[in-house]
Amino acid sequence: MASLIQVGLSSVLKKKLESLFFVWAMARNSISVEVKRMFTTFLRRMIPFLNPYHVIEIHEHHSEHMMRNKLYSLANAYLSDVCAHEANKQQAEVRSLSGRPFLTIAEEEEVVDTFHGVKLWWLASSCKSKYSTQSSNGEERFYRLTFHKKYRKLVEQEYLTHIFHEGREIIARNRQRRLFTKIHSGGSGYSWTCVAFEHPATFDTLALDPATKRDVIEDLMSFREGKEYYKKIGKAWKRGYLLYGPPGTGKSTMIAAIANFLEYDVYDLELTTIKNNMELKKFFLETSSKSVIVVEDIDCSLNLTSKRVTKNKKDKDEAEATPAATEGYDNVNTVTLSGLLNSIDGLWSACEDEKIIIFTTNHVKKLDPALIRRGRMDMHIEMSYCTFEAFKVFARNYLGIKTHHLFSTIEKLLQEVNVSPADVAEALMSKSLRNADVEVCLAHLVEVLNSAKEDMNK
Ligand SMILES: Nc1ncnc2c1ncn2[C@@H]1O[C@H](COP(=O)(O)OP(=O)(O)OP(=O)(O)O)[C@@H](O)[C@H]1O
Ligand SMILES: [Mg+2]
Repeated sequence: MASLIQVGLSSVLKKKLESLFFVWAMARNSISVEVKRMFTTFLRRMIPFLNPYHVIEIHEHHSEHMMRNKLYSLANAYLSDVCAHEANKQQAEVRSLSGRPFLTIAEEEEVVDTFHGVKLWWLASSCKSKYSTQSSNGEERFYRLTFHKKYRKLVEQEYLTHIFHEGREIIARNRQRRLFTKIHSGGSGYSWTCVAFEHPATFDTLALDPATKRDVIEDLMSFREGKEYYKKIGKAWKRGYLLYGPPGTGKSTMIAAIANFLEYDVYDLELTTIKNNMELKKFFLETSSKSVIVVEDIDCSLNLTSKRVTKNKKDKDEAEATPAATEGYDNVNTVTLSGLLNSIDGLWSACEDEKIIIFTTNHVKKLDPALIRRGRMDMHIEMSYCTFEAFKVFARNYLGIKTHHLFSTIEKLLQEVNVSPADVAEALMSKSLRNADVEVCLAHLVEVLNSAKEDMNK
């Protein structure tokens, strides 16, 4: 209703002003320049005076740089939770299969909120975006908040803070973790897109030496609670992990377990699809806090494995043959080692902190020491071939047993052969899936291990 009054009032005002302008246009030819100027100034001053409303726009991105405006996300969460049910048109999304449908206000819809008895009108809208890679179709979404001028102080000092706190609580309450990946967003750019992150791996299901597991969990816990500590020592609140080991030893599974443990989002950064350092920086900047940024198989991602300056001609030729050149051939069209290092811990990397960065590799020795030095990749975790301790985790999870007479045979075989946890898991699963009994499952594993031993001896 109040909204209608506002619209009505504005249109009456508009008509009056139009007729004033009409009279003015008719008379302008017959009066002096000075009078014309005075009248124009008068009209300009009258317009805001006659309009009793004040407007605040909250855009999706900051006006001066490419980062997302947190207040927009908070307002979005607040309005979706508090006011979306009032809108005549809504947008419905399911953010996780286990979660309930989520309603947001559709574009060009207006809703009314009340704060301390004061009415405030919110309109969801969009305009052209300055940053083509950041929003699909070059569109920038924003909310327009309209209220009576006399409540300006209340809105600026209390209502916006109320939105901030409520929005944060709502986001925390409804938090569905997301897995982000980069997709082509039309035009020339790429942008992050996300799906619900529902990987079931946890530290309980991860087959890993118990001491290593304990170290990682303790490290993650101190990181999560370390906000004040990082501030005190003057370091950005982020931590790097390097996971290395042969294929199938659980590196990707460990990433999922870490994200689940911390309840963070995951950004899967495919370096080979990134054009240059500038774009890489943008993508890092667009990641939010409480997230795990993953670069899998860093040794294959780019030619980042060689030394920072490629010395001989052969190396140079190889570097130029790859889509992205190595360090030493830094140019605007490539992602280089220095670009990556700068993205990880350059000055601006402290924006939106509380981030974990994880690199995985099968060939740790190939990596440039600069990329994985401590302080950059703080913890180096070796994911090894299956040990007996790791096997016991599988036995508990897959078969529900803690001991068995075949355990000693398996322990001995695991000391003699190199099999990945993935192979052990597969051997146990192939039988246990078909409800074979424990004896059959373990006997099958013994068979697999024996044949691996024979292969090794050959
Ligand atoms: N340590 C482990 N704990 C639990 N499951 C594991 C472990 N290692 C491997 N697996 C099982 O094997 C499969 C493959 O493991 P994963 O993808 O994590 O290996 P990876 O080290 O990332 O391999 P790659 O180097 O080829 O990427 C997983 O789906 C999981 O079921
Ligand atoms: Mg992997």
